[in-house]
Amino acid sequence: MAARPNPIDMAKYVSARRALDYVQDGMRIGLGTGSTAAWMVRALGEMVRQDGLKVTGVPTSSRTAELARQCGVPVATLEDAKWLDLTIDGADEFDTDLSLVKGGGGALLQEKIVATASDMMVVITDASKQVDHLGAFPLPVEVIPFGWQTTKALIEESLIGMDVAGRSVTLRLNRDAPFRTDEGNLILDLHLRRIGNPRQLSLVLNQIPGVVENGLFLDICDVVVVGASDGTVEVRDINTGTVTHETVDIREDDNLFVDIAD
Ligand SMILES: O=C(CO)[C@H](O)[C@H](O)COP(=O)(O)O
Repeated sequence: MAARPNPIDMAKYVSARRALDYVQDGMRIGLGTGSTAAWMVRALGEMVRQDGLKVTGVPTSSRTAELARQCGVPVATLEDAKWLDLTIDGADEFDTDLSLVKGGGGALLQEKIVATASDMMVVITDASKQVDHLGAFPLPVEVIPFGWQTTKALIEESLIGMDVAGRSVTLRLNRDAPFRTDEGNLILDLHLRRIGNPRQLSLVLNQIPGVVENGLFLDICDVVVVGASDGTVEVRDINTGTVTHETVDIREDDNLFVDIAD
């Protein structure tokens, strides 16, 4: 018997379902990472298994790759797929320009490579992630382990001249040990509170030796689907400049709420 999802999961689920309207047979699709993206992977798996949809998924993390396989979504590497039709992923923050902060789950590097290699990026989210200015969510920066304290000091120094409201930088931990990305790198979280000039910050950070990538996604996202717990979505399209409000048709045969394992 399908359990009724809690309101948070419902909002994630409807945004994921609506984003899958962009999927067509034969597409190569970037599969994002995180709890919202996981709903999308499960729903995509249903479309593959129940409707015979033929797609190839390119996962943005080992976690997503495992989930995709469990759900029956055929997976390939970006090396094999080369270029993608669409990427669907979550975000930690988005603003009115559809600029994003990502990397709360630590997968920002693969996420940015995959989204950039896609004709279209659709972000699935809920209204709690919407901000006037990016920066309330700590900005993740992936750095290589070699000399990371020096890299951290250089980042702190670079923040002195920046239009930001906070400047503390912390090493992300997984319990008591440093968090490791799929590439074996570390994450530094920048507690900036408000980022006045995201473009400048992104350029400055990526010039520091030891920095691999930062979590600012600028001019990458095309559409944000904002899900709500009442089953409605707001769809913002930066290319057409449109904002539409819709009710998502939840499938009668939807088994997604059975045995949810996040
Ligand atoms: O960037 C990410 C992972 O690196 C996620 O997309 C982001 O953290 C949002 O996750 P969730 O959907 O669980 O809130």
